[in-house]
Amino acid sequence: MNERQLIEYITTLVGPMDGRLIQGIGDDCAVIAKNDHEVWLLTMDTLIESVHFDCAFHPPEKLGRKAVSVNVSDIGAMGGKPLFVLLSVGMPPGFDESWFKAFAQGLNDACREYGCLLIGGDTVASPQGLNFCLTVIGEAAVDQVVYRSGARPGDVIWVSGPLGLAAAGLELLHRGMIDREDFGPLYEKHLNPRARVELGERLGKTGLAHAMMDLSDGLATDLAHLCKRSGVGARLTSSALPGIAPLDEAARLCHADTLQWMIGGGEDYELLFTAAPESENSLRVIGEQCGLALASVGTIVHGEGVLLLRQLPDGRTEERAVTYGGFDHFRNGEGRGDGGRRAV
Ligand SMILES: Nc1ncnc2c1ncn2[C@@H]1O[C@H](COP(=O)(O)OP(=O)(O)O)[C@@H](O)[C@H]1O
Ligand SMILES: Cc1ncc(C[n+]2csc(CCOP(=O)(O)OP(=O)(O)O)c2C)c(N)n1
Ligand SMILES: [Mg+2]
Repeated sequence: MNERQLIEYITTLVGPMDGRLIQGIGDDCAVIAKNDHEVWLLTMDTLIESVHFDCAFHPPEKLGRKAVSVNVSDIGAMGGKPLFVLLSVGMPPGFDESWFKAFAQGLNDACREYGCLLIGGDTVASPQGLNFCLTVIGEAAVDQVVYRSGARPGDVIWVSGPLGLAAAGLELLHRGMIDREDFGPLYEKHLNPRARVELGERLGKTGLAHAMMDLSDGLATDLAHLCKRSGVGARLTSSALPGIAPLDEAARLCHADTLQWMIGGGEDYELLFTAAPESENSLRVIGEQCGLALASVGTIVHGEGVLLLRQLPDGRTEERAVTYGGFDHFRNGEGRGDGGRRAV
């Protein structure tokens, strides 16, 4: 079973819906009615040593921040506002106290910056490495919530920022290429990504986004999820995918492929959303107000699956299916985190 099949299996066991549950398994957050006009948003994500982080190059303060960012990102992806955090900590016996204090400081600082509060958790020994699991509770007006299921044929596909940086940063750090100033944004995207919560909330409030999710497993996989839930297909234009200049140089040094990092690397934590073509100008203004350069990367079409269109040097257009070509914890039964190093 791969990650998706495992989640699909567990979904088949779930009993009849509770009347208050608006959205269960299958979106970035569960959505529960709070009252007639507001909802609670609930999400959980885990960081496991050697799968999600490597202590050899991950400073604890940045890891604490990342633990919060990857979680509040899912609240932003529903158009909501994060409020409360629960934290489970698993530490090996004899752990380094100063490491833990720095981690906790980073975590708490990030909570404050995103406007949320640590309200509880659990603390246990872990014989094999560190692990951290957060639950975040957020809120939204009921009509502000943006689901993965709202994409319509003709919609433009948008991303909130450059792609592939985290995968590049991770590869460079793994290879010990750690001291190039121009690669700073790449290292930082892996070590300390920033969640686009403000943008998500604005998109929810304005109603401009028809469907939305965050990019954790790479565009090829996450767009496939969004398409499946919306009953549509997608066409991506390779040349429209936003990057930054140092990516190509990093790819050359790592013998990697920039395009592969962009669509399959994962952990970008940018927002992926779809909107009507007429919304372009309003979206660009909102992006600027949030300090983000939004990029339109393709269109939603009738059908299913994700196609990547690439202009070849001889002028022909290559069409490649990239559906679910991103990160999967259990692809081929591997059960290990090797995202970004696999050909789609
Ligand atoms: N072990 C599990 N039990 C129940 N639901 C799960 C489990 N793992 C994941 N899910 C649900 O499946 C959906 C997809 O999960 P995931 O791919 O981790 O989403 P995300 O990228 O937003 O974190 C989410 O709705 C999540 O809550
Ligand atoms: C040491 C290390 N190896 C590999 C990776 C790459 N990696 C690990 S998990 C992941 C995908 C995102 O994590 P996941 O737990 O699937 O988040 P979710 O989709 O549930 O939000 C990636 C790209 C990493 N971050 N650190
Ligand atoms: Mg998850």
